Amino acid sequence: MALSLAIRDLDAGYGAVKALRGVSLDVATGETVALLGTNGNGKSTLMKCVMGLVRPWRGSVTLDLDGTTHDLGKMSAETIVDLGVALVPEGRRLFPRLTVSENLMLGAFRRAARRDIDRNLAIAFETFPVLKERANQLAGTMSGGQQQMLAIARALMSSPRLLLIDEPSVGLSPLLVSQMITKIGELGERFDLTVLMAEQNFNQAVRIADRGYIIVHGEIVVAANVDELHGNDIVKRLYLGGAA
Ligand SMILES: Nc1ncnc2c1ncn2[C@@H]1O[C@H](COP(=O)(O)OP(=O)(O)OP(=O)(O)O)[C@@H](O)[C@H]1O
Repeated sequence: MALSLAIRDLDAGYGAVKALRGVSLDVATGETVALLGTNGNGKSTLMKCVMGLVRPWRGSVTLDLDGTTHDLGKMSAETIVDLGVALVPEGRRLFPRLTVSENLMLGAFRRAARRDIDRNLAIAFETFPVLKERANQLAGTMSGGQQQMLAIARALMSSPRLLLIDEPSVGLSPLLVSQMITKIGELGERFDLTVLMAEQNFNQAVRIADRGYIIVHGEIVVAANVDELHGNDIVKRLYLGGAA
């Protein structure tokens, strides 16, 4: 299955707030792409535009699947899920008073995904064994790291081809961040997933990414392979001590 996400000249925002300014970004089959930036620079807004939750003001968001182009900027989130796109939202957005199993089932709410429940549940439990052990525990009583695992596993329940992960490191200790990022890297490889991950943690994100985009005040200021990012002057200024 050939897949490519193409964002072109995208402006979007909220009321008077323009959160994205002329953003262009590509993700191709099998890639793990990092969208890097600190708080409030537009990462979540970009993820929401791909998911049909925020509408483009200008420009386009398209997904090409085996030669057929879909205009995500005009589609509902439900239809976008059906195309094989899933979002792990910032802050997990779990149902704290439902069990781990019940949260997972909510990820399989589309008809197509219901057929694959057993297979996807097996993948989720194999990837995150603690979720199997705690299947009947209330999600809200789990640790931050476990909740992040559950949020990712819930997204996997919809059989995605393109997984959008918004700031998986938020609220986790450095050790857990490292483990979580490693897990996401493994997921991409093992299940042939294409991944777009928004992260503040540059050093962790580039461990698993093929390419990265740096977003500042809603604009992409650097787009490069991970090898090139390390030597980039803007990256050095933003992440290695200079003023942001
Ligand atoms: N619902 C909203 N209403 C109004 N402004 C918003 C809303 N959501 C985000 N913004 C603004 O849009 C800009 C980009 O926010 P966005 O959440 O996309 O950034 P981010 O890089 O994901 O940061 P964070 O990690 O804090 O979510 C910010 O100025 C933010 O205040």
